[in-house]
Amino acid sequence: MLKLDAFALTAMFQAVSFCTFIVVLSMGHLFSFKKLFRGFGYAGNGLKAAFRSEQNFRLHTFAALLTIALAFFLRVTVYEWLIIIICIAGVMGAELINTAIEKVCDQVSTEKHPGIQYIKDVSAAAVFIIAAGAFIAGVVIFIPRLLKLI
Ligand SMILES: Nc1ncnc2c1ncn2[C@@H]1O[C@H](COP(=O)(O)OP(=O)(O)OP(=O)(O)O)[C@@H](O)[C@H]1O
Repeated sequence: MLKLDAFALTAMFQAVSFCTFIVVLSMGHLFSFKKLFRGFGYAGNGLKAAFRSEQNFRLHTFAALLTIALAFFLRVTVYEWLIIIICIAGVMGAELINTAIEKVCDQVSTEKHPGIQYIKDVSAAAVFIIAAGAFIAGVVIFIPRLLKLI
């Protein structure tokens, strides 16, 4: 109980310090909430555009929703939730970066080029590695629980 109170106090102190820091920065015109929220808007536009145009991103979104539903159903622990969230964010973030790299390549040249092929293949490989790691984490977390249900 005492430990939790100390934790709560530390968290509150950090939150107040952070808010004070932001207020001081914004007073000195070094931080703008308008800019921050505009940035959220741009990110939202990017998400919508990727969802509309990228099949792989739609697939990852569907897999993420399925994983979250399964995690609720199987009542995973807090630490398992953390791993699941990091995996989902990692895979979807990597997919978006891969898409952005592909678009930059296509802007540079639409013609076949070994350099572009290398960049696109390495970028795709990065997504594959992160997705494979997430898949293995999912197997380790979910399979024992699913086996118990049988
Ligand atoms: N300009 C190019 N020059 C050489 N190879 C290319 C070029 N464009 C694509 N490739 C090859 O084709 C593969 C697929 O590229 P592409 O841009 O179609 O990616 P994708 O994953 O199919 O993405 P999307 O379907 O979202 O456009 C690349 O990994 C690369 O090997």
